[in-house]
Amino acid sequence: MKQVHVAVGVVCRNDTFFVCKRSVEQHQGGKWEFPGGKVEAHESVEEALTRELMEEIGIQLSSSENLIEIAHDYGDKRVLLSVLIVDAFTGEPYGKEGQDSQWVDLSGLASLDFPEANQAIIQALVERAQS
Ligand SMILES: Nc1nc2c([nH]c(=O)n2[C@@H]2O[C@H](COP(=O)(O)OP(=O)(O)OP(=O)(O)O)[C@@H](O)[C@H]2O)c(=O)[nH]1
Ligand SMILES: [Mg+2]
Repeated sequence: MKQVHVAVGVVCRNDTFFVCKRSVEQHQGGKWEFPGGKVEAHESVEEALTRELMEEIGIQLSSSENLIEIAHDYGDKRVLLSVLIVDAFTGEPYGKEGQDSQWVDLSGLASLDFPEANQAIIQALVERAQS
């Protein structure tokens, strides 16, 4: 099975994180996610994320840093998540595609239903907060 490369953005402000709900028709539908999407052939990860953040939540990325890369096999799909922290952006994020969204702190993140691969993202955020 081919691996899908995905750019994922952890948009943060004042120790809170912007998350969206995946629509029920999507892979891992109904779960929460960090906004993002597939990296197209001609794109870098940051270019893909810049495009996806504008499409999905209406913000312009100003700067990002790498957090973690996670390879995960869902059985029906294999993904490589390149996860970037986005701590500078312009505009106010909202669910531009009509999706539910919210700002949550780290303890709030831990109580939301995310796709399995996201456990490693939350773990990385916990470690980052402790360092
Ligand atoms: N955006 C996003 N995708 C995630 C996360 N965690 C995770 O396992 N994925 C998986 O990454 C894959 C690709 O993401 P996506 O569905 O957002 O891709 P996309 O925006 O290009 O949209 P599309 O599915 O409409 O083509 C999905 O299989 C999804 O289940 C996450 O936190 N955010
Ligand atoms: Mg997406």
